[in-house]
Amino acid sequence: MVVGVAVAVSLSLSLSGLWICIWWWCWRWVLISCGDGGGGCLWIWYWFLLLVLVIQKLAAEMGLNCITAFKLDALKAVWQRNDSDITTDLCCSEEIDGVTIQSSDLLGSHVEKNSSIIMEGMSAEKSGKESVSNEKANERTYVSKADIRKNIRRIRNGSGRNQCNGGRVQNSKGFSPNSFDRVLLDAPCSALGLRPRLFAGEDTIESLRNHAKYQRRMFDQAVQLARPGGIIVYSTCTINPGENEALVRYALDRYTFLSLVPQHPRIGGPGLVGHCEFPDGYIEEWLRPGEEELVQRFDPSSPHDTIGFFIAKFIVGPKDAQFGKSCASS
Ligand SMILES: C[S@@+](CC[C@H](N)C(=O)[O-])C[C@H]1O[C@@H](n2cnc3c(N)ncnc32)[C@H](O)[C@@H]1O
Repeated sequence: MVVGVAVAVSLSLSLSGLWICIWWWCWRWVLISCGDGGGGCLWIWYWFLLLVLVIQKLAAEMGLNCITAFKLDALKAVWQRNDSDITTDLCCSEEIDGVTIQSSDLLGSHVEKNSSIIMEGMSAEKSGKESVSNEKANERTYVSKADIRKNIRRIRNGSGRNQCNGGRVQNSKGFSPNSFDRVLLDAPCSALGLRPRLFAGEDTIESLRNHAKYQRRMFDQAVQLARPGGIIVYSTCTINPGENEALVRYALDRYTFLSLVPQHPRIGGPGLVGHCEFPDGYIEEWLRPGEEELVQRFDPSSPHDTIGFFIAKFIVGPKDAQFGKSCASS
């Protein structure tokens, strides 16, 4: 009886060749491990299958059968509402809970509009400046190797895929302030933690500082998108404190309603406390004592054998009236 039910369930799941293969090997293992008196094992398999079905049903009920991806510039992720926008782009005006915005691939929409893939590779570093127009794009004569690599990748991979829209990713004008419970800003960065470093030696102090500039602007957007009580996770794959600890300092000093919260699991080391004074007099402030254990810094030379990266997790407290004003003016 039990075997009959389990086989029926497994057959209903065997919709593709892959499933058939997996189930064949599972059943083979069950038969081998149970021998002839292995009723207990079959019960375990039966409950396991039931659990899978229950989880699938729950996920379907909650609409969690896929992740919805949107393409947008992370520097303009907050929808600036004006009257003409009210009837357009419903996805912007909806409250969207539990969705993660990743900064990756968000540039795609601009790529298509400007029909200039190469220009987009520059946009992050050109933070603060408007997107370059078609005319300016045509005037550009110098094309860097990084631009060419990016162009080839985009041609090869297409503009982005996801499961629910038949391979298409929706464009978005941005999202209303306070519309997310959680925001992950896995920011573009100098990537100094990556190894092997195939394109090493191209960074200067100035270029490192430029990374920090657009990261702060992206973080400003993340703060606006996260609702009070929500969570913002900021991460990079660089060991440059200017893009890590200094970003945390900026965040905590500028947005007094943000606090660092402990992370689980905790594998990385503590963050850097103090500051760094550069030869040109610029002072970069890092963490204050007590904050270092609340972030995770992964050192590529540590025994954990990881790349270098950094994670900070913030909880968003009640946003004060002052924040609303500064958002409107920025
Ligand atoms: C650290 S990677 C994110 C990796 C991604 N989380 C993943 O796991 O695949 C940063 C990404 O941000 C993208 N990016 C750079 N500038 C951006 C911008 N202004 N808006 C949106 N995405 C941007 C880069 O193309 C890059 O793919």
